[in-house]
Amino acid sequence: MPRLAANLSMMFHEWPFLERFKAAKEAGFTAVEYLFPYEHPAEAMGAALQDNDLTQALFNLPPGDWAAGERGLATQPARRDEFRTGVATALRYAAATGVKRLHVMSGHGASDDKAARAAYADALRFACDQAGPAGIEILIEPINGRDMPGYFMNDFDLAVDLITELGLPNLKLQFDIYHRQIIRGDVLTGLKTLLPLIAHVQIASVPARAEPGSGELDDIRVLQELDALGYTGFVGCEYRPAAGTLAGLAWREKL
Ligand SMILES: O=C(O)C(=O)[C@H](O)CO
Ligand SMILES: [Mg+2]
Repeated sequence: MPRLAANLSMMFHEWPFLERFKAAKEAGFTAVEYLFPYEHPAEAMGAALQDNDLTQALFNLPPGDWAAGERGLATQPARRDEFRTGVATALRYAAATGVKRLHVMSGHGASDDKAARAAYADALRFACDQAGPAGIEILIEPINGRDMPGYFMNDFDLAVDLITELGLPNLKLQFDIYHRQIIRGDVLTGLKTLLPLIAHVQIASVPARAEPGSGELDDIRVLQELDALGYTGFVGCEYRPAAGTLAGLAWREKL
């Protein structure tokens, strides 16, 4: 049985953000993830976890101006200082929450833009160097171009090339099954061959990004195969419930 983490940015929207922790615990989750904690004091995020005996599986570095459409700063040479400040901020929240995985969103950029790639590599080196002493892994996630047009990290080969090229012990892959199916398919082979690089998995149905098992893939079988491969990390439930969070949780019983 995979260690499921409720994604509080997508699930439990029936509750205000800080109340989603208790709701997730009462619904049987032992871990949570979300996009960003930064609207709340770090201490409040730590307390929400402790009060509900929950583990923080993952969150993202500050992405720049999300409301204005920014999706990370790492590929932007002119934003290097801001990116680095964001690393320090994320590590402060990591200390308060005990999280051991931080996702660095790449930001936008064409895949053949050499300056963007160099800035991204530099940003990842810096983040890994800063996070390493705290035992924290830095993750990169291929995201499909339909959901995020113009996003730089949009391909699994690109992610593997970067991880291999940089050779940093704490630079890992965030394998989102939803994105994998859209970008490339071949999900089971992807999980098997990339397993040594994978530090976090996420799941949602394709194409609706709703409950696992409700789309074109046999998500239950995929998660069973992931178990059989020996994956011991978290699986983030990064989906939008089709008709209410609690009403849609029955898929977990098939695992
Ligand atoms: O979009 C996703 O799949 C993610 O996991 C990112 O963290 C946020 O966009
Ligand atoms: Mg994801």
